[in-house]
Amino acid sequence: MTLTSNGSVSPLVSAACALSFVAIATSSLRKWIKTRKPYAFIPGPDPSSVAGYLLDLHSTDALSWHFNLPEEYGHVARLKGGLVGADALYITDPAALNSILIKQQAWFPESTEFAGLFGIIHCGDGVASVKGREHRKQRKYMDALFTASRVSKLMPMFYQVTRQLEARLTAAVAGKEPGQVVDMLDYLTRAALEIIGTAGIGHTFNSFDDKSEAFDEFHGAITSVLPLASRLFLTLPFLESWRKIQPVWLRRTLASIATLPWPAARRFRAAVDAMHPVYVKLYNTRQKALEEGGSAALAETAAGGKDLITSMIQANWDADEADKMPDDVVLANMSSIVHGGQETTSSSLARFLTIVAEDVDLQEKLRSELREAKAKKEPGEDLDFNELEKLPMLDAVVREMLRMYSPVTFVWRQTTKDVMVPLTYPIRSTITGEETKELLIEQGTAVYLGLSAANRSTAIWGPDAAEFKPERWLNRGLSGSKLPGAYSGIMSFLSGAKVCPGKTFAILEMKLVLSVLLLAFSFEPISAPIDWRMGITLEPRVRGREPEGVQVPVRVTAL
Ligand code: HEM
Repeated sequence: MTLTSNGSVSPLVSAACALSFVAIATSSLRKWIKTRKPYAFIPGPDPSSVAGYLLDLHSTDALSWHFNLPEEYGHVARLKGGLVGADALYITDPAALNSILIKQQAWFPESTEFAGLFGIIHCGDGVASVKGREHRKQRKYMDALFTASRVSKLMPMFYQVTRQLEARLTAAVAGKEPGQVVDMLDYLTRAALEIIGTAGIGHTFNSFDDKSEAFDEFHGAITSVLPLASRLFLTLPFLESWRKIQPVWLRRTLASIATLPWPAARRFRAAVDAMHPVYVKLYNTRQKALEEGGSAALAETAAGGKDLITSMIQANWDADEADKMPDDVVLANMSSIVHGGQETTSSSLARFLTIVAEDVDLQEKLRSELREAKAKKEPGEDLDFNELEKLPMLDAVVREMLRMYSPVTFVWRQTTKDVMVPLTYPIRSTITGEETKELLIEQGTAVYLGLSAANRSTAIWGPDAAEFKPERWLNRGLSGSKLPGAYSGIMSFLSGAKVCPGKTFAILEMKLVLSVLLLAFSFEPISAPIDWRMGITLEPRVRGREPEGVQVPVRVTAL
């Protein structure tokens, strides 16, 4: 180094050093930005805050933000991480979805965030929280429960509960003016819980008994747990590590301290604690029956042992030692089934009633179709599985409703290695203007798959994609879209390894409940609009009456 006579560094050298430092720092910063922002060339919305896209993605008002992404930015959009976060991708491109969910699904597991959340809600490692080989093993048990032939055998239980619903609703409107306002979400939540209770886990929650404390407690817990979880989304990154803390007493003590100042977190814990003992009690009854009387003894349990979870417990009991699921895994899967089968279906049914309430012609068309089908049966005889399946108008309306109003807005995946995915719609680089037909998704990228947004993409479904038009299914047939969704290309049930196992159950349940309600009642809308806001699933509230909580009031008249 050149020193001046008094021993200090020459100004020339100082300037050169400073320049080199700036050059190195700039080049490192560029490199850092490039590695942290590998998707800078992809169009995407500017986040509403320096915290990046997370608040926009999860906001309760975010539905239109989601629908707008493919329309404005394309079928792969860059979600900017803000000052400190990494960028993520929002994907609605058919070829990319096919690759992520099916062809290369091994590299796109469920996000650790959601795996952790569902692990906590279900108190263990059920299908919603495990990956890879363990997931495949558990899905083998679960998929065997939900075949069309097995689900069709549950119909008598579905009808029994639906008749209870009809009787309760009749009592609520009997002797009163036509067009009584009834919160249909409450009735349908009770019905969905009772259906999944009896047919799913062989248990009645006494859902139509106003005085049942057991129902109140369980119903309160299951309907509040996801809305509460939505409010805790900032804790999501820590939940997977949190739930693995051992011993359990330490975790529980830490949880009581950590949630003390936070009412939403305390209520979330209380909801989980209220549901778990119900599953444990049911599981123990089945295990005891098996230990004392073998498989035959299960027929003596509630629902004659025909419910889904009793079949799962029996299959697990009969399985080879290496294939058996531990008790806590079966328990977590009991919870997954009840959870999966409850809110999604009841809110879809409530949404359906608001649609037919707004459209008298559609309501009449559906009713005539049902009357015609019933006229071919003996008096008092119910429509069977195939007859319900084959009603074209009812089928078209259910499909269109699930396309337009997916209860699950998006799912969240994380790449475990660098993966190249093909694209149906090329990305035009915001930097060079060039088009690219494939995309390298880097290891560790958060990838959001926009189910609702893909279902409404005008490029995929046509210019009328955002309109509710059941006729599109009558005209086009059931061949579906370019999308890989498991229900005629509709993404609402997802597809691939994590496809909703309850799809056939849900569709049958919806068609059956609607067929009974439409023949017994007519529906009209209330005057105020109902807003469906984002949570982990959707939350309906009457505009201007938001503090009253979630509800779907509809005017009901007995026919
Ligand atoms: C309209 C009704 C329904 C819709 C739209 C729906 C949608 C979905 C979606 C999108 C997933 C994937 C979630 C993810 O990967 O993060 C899923 C998973 C699941 N659903 Fe459904 N679902 C419905 C009804 C049901 C019913 C009735 C049941 C059970 C009886 C059920 C049980 C499950 C279970 C257990 C999973 C977890 C599967 C796994 O992680 O491998 N769902 N559902």
